[in-house]
Amino acid sequence: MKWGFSMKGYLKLEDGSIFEGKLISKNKKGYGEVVFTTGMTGYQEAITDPSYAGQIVVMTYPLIGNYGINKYDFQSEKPHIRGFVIREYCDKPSNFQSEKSLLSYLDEHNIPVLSGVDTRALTKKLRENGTMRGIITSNADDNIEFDQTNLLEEVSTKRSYRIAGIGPKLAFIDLGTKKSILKMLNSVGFDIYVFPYNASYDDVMQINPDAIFLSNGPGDPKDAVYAIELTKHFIGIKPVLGICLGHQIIALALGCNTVKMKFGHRGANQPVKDLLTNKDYITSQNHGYAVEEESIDKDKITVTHINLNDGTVEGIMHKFLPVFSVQYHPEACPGPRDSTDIFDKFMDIVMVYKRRSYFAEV
Ligand SMILES: NC(=O)CC[C@H](N)C(=O)O
Repeated sequence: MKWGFSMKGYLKLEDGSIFEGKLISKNKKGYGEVVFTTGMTGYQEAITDPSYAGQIVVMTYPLIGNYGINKYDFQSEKPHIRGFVIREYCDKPSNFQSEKSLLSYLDEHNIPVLSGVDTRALTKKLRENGTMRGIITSNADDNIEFDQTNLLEEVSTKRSYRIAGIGPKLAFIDLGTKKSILKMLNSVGFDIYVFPYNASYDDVMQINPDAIFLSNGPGDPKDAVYAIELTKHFIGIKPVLGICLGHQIIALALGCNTVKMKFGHRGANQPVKDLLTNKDYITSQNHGYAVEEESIDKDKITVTHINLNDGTVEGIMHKFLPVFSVQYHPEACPGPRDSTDIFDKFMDIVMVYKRRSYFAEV
C-alpha cells in the first residue's frame, strides 16, 4: 500500500447496513450524516465547503485524488466534512497546480477516509432509503453516536471583518460561506462587511448597510434562529439576497416552511429552470432541505426557479419588495457558471434603491 498504513474499515448506517472498505487515513473513526455528491471533479471545493459540516461525504465518481490539492480551489480554511467515502483513491496526483495529495491534506486535518467502498451500491441505498446517519470505523460493532455541536457556530466567522470595495455597503451574514461567494460579490463592486451567524440588528446597523446578504451554510435552516430574526428586520427596509441556506432563511423569514428532502441535491449538473426567462441552467448544488412549495404565499412571493429533475423550488422573489434568493450555487466552484449574472442583478437592484433613497433625502 503506497499511502502508508491502511486497515479494513466500515461505513455503518443507521439502518444497520454495513459497507466494507479500507481505512487509508490516520484517523480511523468519524460520525455524521451520510450524503452523496455526484460531481465528477471538485472534491477540493466540496470538502472545504462549510455547508458539508457534520456530514460524511460519499463521492459517486469512482476515482478520487487524481489531480491532488492546489492553493486556488479552497472554499474555506479547512475541510469541514466528518468523513470521506470513495471507491478508489489515486495516490499519484498529476496536475500542474497540485501541491500535495488529497490524503495528506485530509490527514493534516484528521479526517477519516474510507476507500474501496462499493459507492454505487451505497448511493442506491441512500437514494432508496433517504439520507442516514453513519459511522466510519475499524470496528463494525461500534454504535453510531450523534454530534450535538452547533454547526453554525463551528463554521461562521468569529469576528466581523471587511473586504473593501468601491460600491455600496453590503452586510454579509456568514453562516459558513464559501470563499467564491465573497469573491463574486466583491468583484461586482460591493464593499463587504462580514458578520458572524448571530449578529444582531444593532450590530449590523452600526455600518448602516445598503443591502443584506445571507450565505450558504450547514444544517437545518430552522436552526438559524438569529439569522431568521435578523432577516425579518431587514425585509422591506433594504435589498436582501440569499444563496442556499440563505435562501431557506429568507423563505422562513417570509413565513414559508422548509422541509428535509429524501436525499437532497449534491453535484455539479443539477438542471434548473428560470421561470421568468424560460431559460434552463445547469447548476452546482449542495442541499438537503428545500422550501416547501405549498407553504409559499403566491400573492406575495413568486417562485422564480424550479429543479427540472423533481420540480422542487430553487428560487423565490418577493413580488413588491427587493428580496430574492436561490437554492442553487450561482458562484459554482465547483461546477458550471451558467448563472453568475445574479450578482450583477443584485448590484443593479441595490443601486436603484440607493439612488431612490438618496433622491428622497435631497
Ligand atoms: N449549501 C447550503 O447552504 C446547504 C443549506 C442547508 N444546510 C441544506 O442542506 O439544505
